[in-house]
Amino acid sequence: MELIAISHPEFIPNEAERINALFRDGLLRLHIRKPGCNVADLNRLIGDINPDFYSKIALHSHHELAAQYGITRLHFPEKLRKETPEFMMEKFENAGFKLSTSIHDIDELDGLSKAFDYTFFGPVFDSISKTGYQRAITDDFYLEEEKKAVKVIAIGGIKRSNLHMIKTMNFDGAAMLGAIWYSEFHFSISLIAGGLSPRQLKKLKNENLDQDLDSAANSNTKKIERLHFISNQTLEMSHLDSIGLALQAGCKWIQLRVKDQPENDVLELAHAAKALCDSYAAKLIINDFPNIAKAVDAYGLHLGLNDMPIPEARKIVGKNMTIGGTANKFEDILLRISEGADYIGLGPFRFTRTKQNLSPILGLEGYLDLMQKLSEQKINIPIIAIGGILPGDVPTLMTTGIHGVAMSSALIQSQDRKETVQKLDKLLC
Ligand SMILES: Cc1ncc(COP(=O)(O)OP(=O)(O)O)c(N)n1
Ligand SMILES: Cc1nc(C(=O)O)sc1CCOP(=O)(O)O
Ligand SMILES: [Mg+2]
Repeated sequence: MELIAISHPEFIPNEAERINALFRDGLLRLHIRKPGCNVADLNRLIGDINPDFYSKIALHSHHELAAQYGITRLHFPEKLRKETPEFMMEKFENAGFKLSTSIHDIDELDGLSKAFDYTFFGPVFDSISKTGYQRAITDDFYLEEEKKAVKVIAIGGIKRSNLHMIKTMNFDGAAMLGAIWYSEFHFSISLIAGGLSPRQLKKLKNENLDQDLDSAANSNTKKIERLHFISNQTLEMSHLDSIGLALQAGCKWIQLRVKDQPENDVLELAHAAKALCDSYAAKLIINDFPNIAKAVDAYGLHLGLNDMPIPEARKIVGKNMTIGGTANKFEDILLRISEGADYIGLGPFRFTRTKQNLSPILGLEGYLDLMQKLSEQKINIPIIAIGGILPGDVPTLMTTGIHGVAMSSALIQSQDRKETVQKLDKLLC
């Protein structure tokens, strides 16, 4: 049975990297469908996709871009098909293009041009991505072989748990959108990108999709502390001073976060911070700089959404280093998992002067909502809340299911840092 992915309908962050990851994980076909998109944006996206995968891409619009990239698959959405004369389809076919289309009424199979390699038909289940878009068939639907003028690919609401029904209904394949970009199946693919074992990967490619893939996410053996200190400098205090104070207070997880300084200076600071952390048996995490994390043999590396993508950094720092990724939205969390992050820094909780260009503030409501979504989808990855967090926020924040908190200013400004860290350690266990 053919499994086809449909792109997210909008342009989304790091999209080309996410698409490359899907292909690397064994995806055989991607339809790029961006209704109403502008040609320059589409051109940019395709240009960022690894050319090795162009032969696996089908374009839903702006077919004029195909030749430029050597893309040989063109999709004709229903409206475009109806506007395109049959002889044009044959011309495309004769020129070596593989064509596909979409129908929404199964009887339309009858009049369909033989120039098409396959057609999508749906929605076969209630759509995941389009709320209220209800299924066109019932569970007892069966597609007779003789009705199939061309191969028929089921679309709409398809996810891991109903894939077996697609086979029973005698479809030739399934196309997925919502399940990849909005929920469950995406997470399965994420797990592949995040390092499924060859056995699990083989099973998945054999379409035996009902195994409990979520357990693979929980096999994370890298220990993530619950209290993270983020270094800072003020007129009175250097980064190393702030780290020294946090270590004396009992923090065991220190992130060196240096902004606006040349990389060589950060490297020097990182060497000193590593020696300091070692002397307290604390773990050092380097923010933003994979090469520095590697050079000083740090325990970990933290990367934001605008930093180097985690898979690229992983090639630099190796598989054993802990890598954290920042997230602000549910999609970011899924992206971070798909990139193989070991933990997620989720924020900001509230406004803070420690970081500039903050993402939208989440507040308690935001954490409740995101943690609820993760729990519903049985996604289990350590979540570290960050941004303006005060010790008094911790009891309530912990009720949302987060793993721990990251703090900078509140710890430094605390009257009795040691007592604060002791209290936090109790609240966080
Ligand atoms: C634990 C933790 N979470 C989030 C961040 C923020 O990282 P990023 O988005 O890259 O922003 P900068 O810290 O680099 O300004 C973090 N550092 N740590
Ligand atoms: C480094 C950082 N990242 C954030 C994010 O929201 O991604 S907030 C933040 C600052 C954390 O320091 P403080 O505890 O002083 O607010
Ligand atoms: Mg960063």
